[in-house]
Amino acid sequence: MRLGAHSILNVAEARDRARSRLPRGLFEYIERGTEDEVGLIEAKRSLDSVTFNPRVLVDISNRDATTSIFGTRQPLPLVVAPTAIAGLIWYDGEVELAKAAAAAGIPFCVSTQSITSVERIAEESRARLWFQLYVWRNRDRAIQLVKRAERAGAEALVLTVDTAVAPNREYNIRNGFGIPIKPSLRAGLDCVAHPRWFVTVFAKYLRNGGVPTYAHYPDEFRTALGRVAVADEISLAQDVSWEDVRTLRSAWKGQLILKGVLRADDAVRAAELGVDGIVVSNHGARNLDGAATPATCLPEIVDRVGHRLTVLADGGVRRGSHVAKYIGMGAQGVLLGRSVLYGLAIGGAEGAGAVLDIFRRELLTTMGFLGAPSIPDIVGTVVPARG
Ligand SMILES: Cc1cc2nc3c(=O)[nH]c(=O)nc-3n(C[C@H](O)[C@H](O)[C@H](O)COP(=O)(O)O)c2cc1C
Ligand SMILES: CCCCCCC(=O)C(=O)O
Repeated sequence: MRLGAHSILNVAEARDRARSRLPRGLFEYIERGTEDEVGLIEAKRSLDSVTFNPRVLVDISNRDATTSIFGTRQPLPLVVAPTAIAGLIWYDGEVELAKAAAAAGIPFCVSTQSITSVERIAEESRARLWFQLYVWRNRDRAIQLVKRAERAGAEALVLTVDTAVAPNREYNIRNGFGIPIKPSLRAGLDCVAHPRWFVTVFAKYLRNGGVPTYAHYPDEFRTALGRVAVADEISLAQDVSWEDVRTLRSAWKGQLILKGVLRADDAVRAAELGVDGIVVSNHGARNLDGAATPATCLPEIVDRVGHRLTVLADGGVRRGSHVAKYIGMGAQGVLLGRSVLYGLAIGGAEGAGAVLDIFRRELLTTMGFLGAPSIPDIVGTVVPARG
C-alpha cells in the first residue's frame, strides 16, 4: 500500500516514519518501557526464541486466516488493543483506528483513557467495539462507565488487571508527556518542533473547539478549559480485587475479559468466577520492568484453562510470524498495540489499515511455509520458548 511518496514494506518502516513525524515525547510515550527497559529487550528475545517446525507437502494454495473469537467469525485473528490518548497521534485518532479495524473486520478496543468517547467512536466507525476498563476509586462511577459502554454497544468488557500502581516511566518525566496529560514548556516546544503534526493534529483540535482530554471522565471533574482535574474519586483504584471481578461479572452481560494475566493460577481463578477470556500480557513491557513475558507464560496458561476460557495474547507483535507464534502456542487471537499506532501516526485510518494489511499478508505467507492452510493448522507447528 502507498502512503505519501513511499510504500511501507513492514512495521519497522512504519515505526521509523512515525518517529520522525511525532513530537519526541509522544513517540517515547508510545514506544518506550519503564525503568531500565529490560522488559522491552526480553519481549523481543522471548518471542524470537519461539521457533517453527513446519509441515511439508501440504496443499496451501487456499490459505484462509479466518477465525472465531467468542463465537464471532472474523477474517484475521487480530484485535486492535486499547491504547490511551491515541487521539493525539492523529486527528480523531481513536475514530480512525476504529475505522481501520472495521475495514479489516476485527474488533477495536476503546481505552478508558481515550480522548474520544465510546459513543462517538461507535457512531462514526461502525466498528465492533470492546471497552477496556480501568477501575476508578469510586466504584459507582466505574459501574456507570461500564453501563455507558454497554449502551454504546460494546461487545466485550476488558478489565485491565496489571496496572495496580502508576508505572515508573522516567522518560515521561523528562520529556513532559505522560498520563495524566499535563501541559509543560518542554512538551510545547517539542510539539512546535514537529510542524506537520502540529498543524494537522494539534492546531486542528484548537480550531475545532480545543484539545480534547479524557472523554470518559464525568463532566463535573472538568475545569472551565475542559481539562480533567485529577480527583481522588476518579483516580485509578489500587485495591482492585477478585471482588471487583465478581461485581463486574454480575453487572456486564457481554463477554468479560481480564487483560494482563501472566499466571496460570490467576487464569484458573478467572475461569472459576465466570470470566469469558483473558489476555496474556505484560502490558507491552510498559508497567513492571522484568515481568515475565507472554511468550513464556502462554503455553502453561493454555494448558490449564484453554478448554474453559478464550485465551488471547499480546506484546511485541511486529510481524505476521509473531501472530503465528502466539496462535501456535494456543492463543485464539492476538492484540496489536504499538504496530497499529505507527500506522495511525503516518496516515490515520489508511495508515493503520496499511499496517493491518501487512499483518494479513505476512501471516498468510507464514501459514504457507508452515503447511497450515487454516488458523487451527498453525497449532503444532510452533516450538515454544525455553524460558
Ligand atoms: C501508547 C499506549 C497506550 C496504552 N494504553 C493502554 C490502556 O489505556 N489500557 C490498557 O489496558 N493497555 C494499554 N496499553 C497496552 C496495550 O493495550 C497492549 O497491551 C500493548 O501495547 C501490547 O504490546 P505491543 O505494543 O508490543 O503490541 C497501551 C499501549 C501503548 C503502546
Ligand atoms: C496510572 C497509569 C495509567 C496508564 C494509562 C494508560 C496505559 O495503560 C499505558 O500503557 O500508557
